[in-house]
Amino acid sequence: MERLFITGIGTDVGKTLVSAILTEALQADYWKPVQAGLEPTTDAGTIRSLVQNPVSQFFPERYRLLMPASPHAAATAEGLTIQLQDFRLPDTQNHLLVEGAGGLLVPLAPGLLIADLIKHLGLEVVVVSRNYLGSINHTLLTLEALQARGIRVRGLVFNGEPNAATEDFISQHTGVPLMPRVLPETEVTPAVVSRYAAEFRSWFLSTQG
Ligand SMILES: Nc1ncnc2c1ncn2[C@@H]1O[C@H](COP(=O)(O)OP(=O)(O)OP(=O)(O)O)[C@@H](O)[C@H]1O
Ligand SMILES: C[C@H](N)[C@H](N)CCCCCC(=O)O
Ligand SMILES: [Mg+2]
Repeated sequence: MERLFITGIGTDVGKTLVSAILTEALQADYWKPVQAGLEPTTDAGTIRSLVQNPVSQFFPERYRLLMPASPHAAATAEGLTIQLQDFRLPDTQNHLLVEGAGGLLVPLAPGLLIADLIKHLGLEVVVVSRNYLGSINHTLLTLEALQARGIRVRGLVFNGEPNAATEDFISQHTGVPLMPRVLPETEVTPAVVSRYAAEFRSWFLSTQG
């Protein structure tokens, strides 16, 4: 069974799009433990609208915070303090995808980071990297921080405009397993997600231990 935490090199890098693709590829269940920002929709709402298989279950967020901000600030605005003990993996026998908020070192509370939540849940990660000037540094920092914490990387996904010089350097420097890449799409639709899902399904089949 794949039990994966989807993190990224920052916010808005495509974690939700990649989560939708992986959810469809594996007919997996999906959980977003901390949702900061509820309008116009939540990440779970987006995934529901993009996934077509009849198997995937969507577990309720542990925290649904109104403010589209860092979770520690969004929680404080509501008089809440997020704690590690608040989180338990949903009870399922299916593949499970857990989506973070922003990048790896985003704070949930004073002294508590997304990386701590990943360790607490005991999951491997998928890292989403979006190509922009500066993304090499952000990607290498993320991979180093994961390695320092002993968190295993199941795969790295490059999202957006391809950049061979960037992708080749990151791949050669780190040796991280590369998942299929996601191109810039004019519209993100269920059909687009379904097309990528087929590619990712083959990738999982070819890398199963
Ligand atoms: N390859 C792509 N083609 C077209 N649009 C994309 C692509 N990747 C991401 N987007 C769009 O960019 C926006 C941000 O992506 P997404 O919501 O997946 O980011 P995120 O990393 O999940 O952010 P958050 O930290 O808020 O969870 C969305 O509107 C999404 O549809
Ligand atoms: C609101 C946003 N879309 C995400 N849910 C949270 C992003 C937190 C980023 C914090 C930071 O790295 O400065
Ligand atoms: Mg998201």
